[in-house]
Amino acid sequence: MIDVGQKANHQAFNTQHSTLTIQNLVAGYEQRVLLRNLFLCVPEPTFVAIIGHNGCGKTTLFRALTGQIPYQGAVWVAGQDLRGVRRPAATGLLAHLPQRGAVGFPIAVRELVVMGRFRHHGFLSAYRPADYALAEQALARVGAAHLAHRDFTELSGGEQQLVWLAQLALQDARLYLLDEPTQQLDVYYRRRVFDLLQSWVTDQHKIILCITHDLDNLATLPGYILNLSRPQPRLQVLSAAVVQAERAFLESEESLAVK
Ligand SMILES: Nc1ncnc2c1ncn2[C@@H]1O[C@H](COP(=O)(O)OP(=O)(O)OP(=O)(O)O)[C@@H](O)[C@H]1O
Repeated sequence: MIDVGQKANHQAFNTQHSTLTIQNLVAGYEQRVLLRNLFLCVPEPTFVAIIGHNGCGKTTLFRALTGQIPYQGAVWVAGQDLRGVRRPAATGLLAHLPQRGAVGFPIAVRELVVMGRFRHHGFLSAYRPADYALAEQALARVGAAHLAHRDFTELSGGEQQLVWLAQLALQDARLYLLDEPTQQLDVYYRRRVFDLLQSWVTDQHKIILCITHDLDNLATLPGYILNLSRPQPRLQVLSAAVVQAERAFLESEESLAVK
């Protein structure tokens, strides 16, 4: 079962059969509510592209889901109330790629990627050759095998983005939250990253919520789109026509007046 909408229709959905349920979520900052009674109910696996104007509240949604800001309403992932889970990443419930990940010290790329295995690993024990083999496979999947022995801090922004994606792949979470994973990537790697995300859905049965401004790459993907600039955001099945309609809406003057 899959739908998104506002408070009024939430009772029509059975949250038990969905792997991600967001119910009546209200979130924002101080005097400014950006998300009002958001309702979203998706099964596993699913790809959802989250679009909308700059500042409409896309990252704010992820901040709420990752416990960085308070919210009203409820969020369940795989039957667990997210508010009651102290460290959702440590339990494998969710993995998050923020817009900007920074590392303040020199570190080899493969050492950073292998840390994606932290959940399968003893606190003080060293990563094993099998962990490094997985790290190198993950780098190869994003087209960055050649970076394995480079210092992460010396890579370009786009190369760093690929490395974060490889690390994320190793986390093996139920729900992935990706905030603009293709920003700074060239046309080839943008396409490649969307193909990779699609494989996480089809082969590994993940739920992916992916914030993006990269509408060109969405039209041919199986999945859904959620436009948070709409007055009442709802999931729509991705297609060339739907992407075109959402683009036309975002390009219109009246869309800026909505929020
Ligand atoms: N800590 C904060 N306190 C007050 N306002 C904030 C705070 N963080 C973000 N905002 C504001 O909330 C609004 C939504 O921010 P958010 O980062 O969710 O936007 P977004 O939809 O992800 O935009 P973009 O596409 O530019 O990344 C913006 O106007 C931003 O200035």
